[in-house]
Amino acid sequence: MIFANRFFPATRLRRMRHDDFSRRLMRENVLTTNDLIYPVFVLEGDNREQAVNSMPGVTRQSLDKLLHTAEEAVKLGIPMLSLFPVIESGKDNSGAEAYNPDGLVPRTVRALKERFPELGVMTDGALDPYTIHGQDGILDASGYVLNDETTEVLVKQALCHAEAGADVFGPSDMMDGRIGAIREALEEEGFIHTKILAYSAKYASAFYGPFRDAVGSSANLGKADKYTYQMDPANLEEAIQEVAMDLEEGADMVMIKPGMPYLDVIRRVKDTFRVPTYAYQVSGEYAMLKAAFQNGWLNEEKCMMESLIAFKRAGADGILTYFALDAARLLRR
Ligand SMILES: NCc1[nH]cc(CCC(=O)O)c1CC(=O)O
Ligand SMILES: [Mg+2]
Repeated sequence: MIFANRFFPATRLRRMRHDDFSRRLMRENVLTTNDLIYPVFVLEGDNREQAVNSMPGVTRQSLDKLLHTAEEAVKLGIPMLSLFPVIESGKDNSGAEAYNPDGLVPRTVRALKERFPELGVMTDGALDPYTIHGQDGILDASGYVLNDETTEVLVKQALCHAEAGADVFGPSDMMDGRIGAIREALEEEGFIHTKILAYSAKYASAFYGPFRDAVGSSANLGKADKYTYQMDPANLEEAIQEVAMDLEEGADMVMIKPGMPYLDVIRRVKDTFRVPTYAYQVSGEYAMLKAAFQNGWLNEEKCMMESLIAFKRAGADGILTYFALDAARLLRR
């Protein structure tokens, strides 16, 4: 047995890790610029740019500035932007501003599609930027977010955005049945190419905090929460049911949100349905990484790329990430 001992173990995984060429040859997942969706915040007016304190490096921009950002995204080859409005006036209890054809989102979509027809433009389906209370829907007297009444408004919002030229509508509200209602309305009105990226498994997460600062809904929301419509972070099986329903109702793509704390959900969804599946690396994930980078506690480029490849390994086809521009620049080098 001296012979066996001398050659033990015959399989040494470190052999393939020894050289750069063999590491490259056996690499299982690759991140490309085609995997990135860039979320942006748009403001009314001209020549305005505001920092979001809890998201270093992220700003709210008026359209003129946003067009420059979009141009950079196009040059880098980023396939799509996801548009979030900062509504400074016109909030009410009905969310009617959400389907104003002359509102901030439709105007921005028109301008983006005119300048950059090849750039995908996705809009967000939810009422929180437009409501006084910061909830994603219409409230009853007790403060409960009404499902079907909210869905009716979301349908109007979807048609309004599609009319303006939005390529993808992304309902992020978690009402039951809204994908079916939106799909039916889009078909009826002839918007046969409008895609739906359903925020299917959206958890009631505290990692959305910085985003609510960015769109200015956190103060309005106050101590209220979204537990009666967004999912319990403890649940996995329920996510499968949510995704199944949205696909059945006509979603083209599904999303899991947040991202890094929910990689198991992405994997299960991808393995179960094998449909285009996206992850949202949300504001709080960005904020915590960025804070560590700024303190010199983590290596910015390496940790950013590691956090993104993790989504690909988990089975995501793409990632909504505030790092999209930085990652695309790095990938071009
Ligand atoms: N419908 C609202 C919406 N759309 C996207 C996000 C969060 C995105 C992020 O944190 O980056 C939220 C916040 C929420 O549900 O309260
Ligand atoms: Mg659902």
